[in-house]
Amino acid sequence: MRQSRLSSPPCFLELFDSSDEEEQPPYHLQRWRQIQRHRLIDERLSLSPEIRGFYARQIIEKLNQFLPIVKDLTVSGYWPCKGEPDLRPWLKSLHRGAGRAALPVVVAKNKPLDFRAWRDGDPLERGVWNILHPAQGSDVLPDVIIAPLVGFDTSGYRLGYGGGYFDRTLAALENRPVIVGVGYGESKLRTIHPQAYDIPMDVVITQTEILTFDR
Ligand SMILES: Nc1nc2c(c(=O)[nH]1)N(C=O)[C@@H](CNc1ccc(C(=O)N[C@@H](CCC(=O)O)C(=O)O)cc1)CN2
Ligand SMILES: Nc1ncnc2c1ncn2[C@@H]1O[C@H](COP(=O)(O)OP(=O)(O)OP(=O)(O)O)[C@@H](O)[C@H]1O
Repeated sequence: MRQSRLSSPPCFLELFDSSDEEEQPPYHLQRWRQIQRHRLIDERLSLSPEIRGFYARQIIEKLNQFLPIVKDLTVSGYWPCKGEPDLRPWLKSLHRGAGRAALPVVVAKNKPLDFRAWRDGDPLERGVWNILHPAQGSDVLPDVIIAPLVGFDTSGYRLGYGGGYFDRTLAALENRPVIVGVGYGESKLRTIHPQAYDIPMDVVITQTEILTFDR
């Protein structure tokens, strides 16, 4: 009998980069998350700009309620894209309470984010997906990270744009900042089927509710 009939079929797995093999969720879950992302982004983009603006103002009211700005508090926000609630008016107001605003910067694909101090009027440049971030300025370590949500679940897990940037960033930080997820109530899911690398949030704020999760 020829050897080839007894041996296992060839396995080419070693040809793939397995450096973060453990971090990869099963393929069907990746597909499910992508379908949810597309659905949730399409849904929020179908809301009129007026409704989104109204929701953003309600979210800002809740942020002020939950997070009174104390002196020297550094808060990372985001430059809105794809229909995310626009919290820039709130971010701009932080320094009035002697707080500081920062914005996330994708420095390299699949690497943790940097956070750069930002004040209204600072020069900006375009990064990944043309999202604006401060062109220069010092890197800071936020006390609070406002994480924009594509989706969230009832245990406080976040669905973002699929780059894994926030999870990588939090995994690399020694002192964990407070994570406040922000999005529309319509993006609530029963579960995002969290994986070992998904880091849950402390709070989720939508136009209708403030959900806190005890860790
Ligand atoms: N306004 C805003 N700024 C932000 C974020 C955010 O969520 N919102 N981020 C929060 O993290 C970072 C950018 N996040 C990104 C996440 C994924 C991809 C991306 O290229 N996604 C791939 C799909 C990946 C996959 O499914 O495998 C793509 O669309 O092709 C780009 C940026 C930093 N800045
Ligand atoms: N700590 C980590 N180390 C290495 N890879 C990670 C880590 N966290 C997440 N990833 C990888 O990132 C990929 C995308 O993760 P996930 O689907 O949770 O993205 P997301 O939270 O929606 O994206 P984002 O934070 O960029 O908005 C995962 O398939 C996983 O392989």
